[in-house]
Amino acid sequence: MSTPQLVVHRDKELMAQAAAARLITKIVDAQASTGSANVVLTGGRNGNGVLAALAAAPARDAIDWGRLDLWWGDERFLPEGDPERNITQAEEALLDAVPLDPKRVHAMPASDGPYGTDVEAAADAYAEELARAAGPANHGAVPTFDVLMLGVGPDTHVASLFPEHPGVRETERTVIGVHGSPKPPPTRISLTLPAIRSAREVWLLAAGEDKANAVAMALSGAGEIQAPAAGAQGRARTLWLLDTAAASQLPRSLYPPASA
Ligand SMILES: O=C(O)[C@H](O)[C@@H](O)[C@H](O)[C@H](O)COP(=O)(O)O
Repeated sequence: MSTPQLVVHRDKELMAQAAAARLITKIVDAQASTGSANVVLTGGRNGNGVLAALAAAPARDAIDWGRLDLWWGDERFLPEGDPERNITQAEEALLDAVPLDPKRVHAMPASDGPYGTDVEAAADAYAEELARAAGPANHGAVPTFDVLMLGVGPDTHVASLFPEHPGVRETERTVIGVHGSPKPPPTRISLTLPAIRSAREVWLLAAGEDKANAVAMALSGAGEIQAPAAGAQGRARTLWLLDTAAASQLPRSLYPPASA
């Protein structure tokens, strides 16, 4: 696992724009070297902010959108098209504006889809889709994610893995159903920490004063059960993309020089 690297930006808008620029370069480089790219999206305001910034980025179409596979770190288990679904918000922020290959947009099942309201069956189906996409060179039962993005909750949750909840303790499965989520809606589908940790790079997004305590806790030695964000590490890189407000409670020793 990789030691967390921190980059602190002036405010959440600049963090989103800088993260979007970073994502363009990462995808373009992956496509240049392997012919495609696998990226895992996250829900929430910071995650959608990065997608909206990417949609507006001048270099946006350096990405070969037809050779990009998109996955989700978690999804709210609601009917297709529900405005609260992460994919619905991602479509509004970016996906509807770019020429993706629909076969390479891997939505997590909706609650009115082929598995009905059986969230465990829906989670198992997504795990099977990931396993089918995993080649022999991949680590475990998921494809090599070039970048896996995660918003960080004020309680240090990432994806739909919440402190002290069963999901954060899962060590075998790659995808689980989540019940009783403290963040509404209560029923969700989520990647697990083993799936998250198979990514080449994990980028954690946190902006705003309401994240300062969670950022400080996750980076100051808390365990992953108490602070799931602490367990979200990439094989080659773990990058915390922050704004100054979210970094404001970090010990000075962890605080990098603020970037522009
Ligand atoms: O489905 C979700 O709600 C997200 O995937 C969740 O993990 C989110 O990323 C964090 O709660 C941060 O959300 P904000 O960026 O809105 O604070």
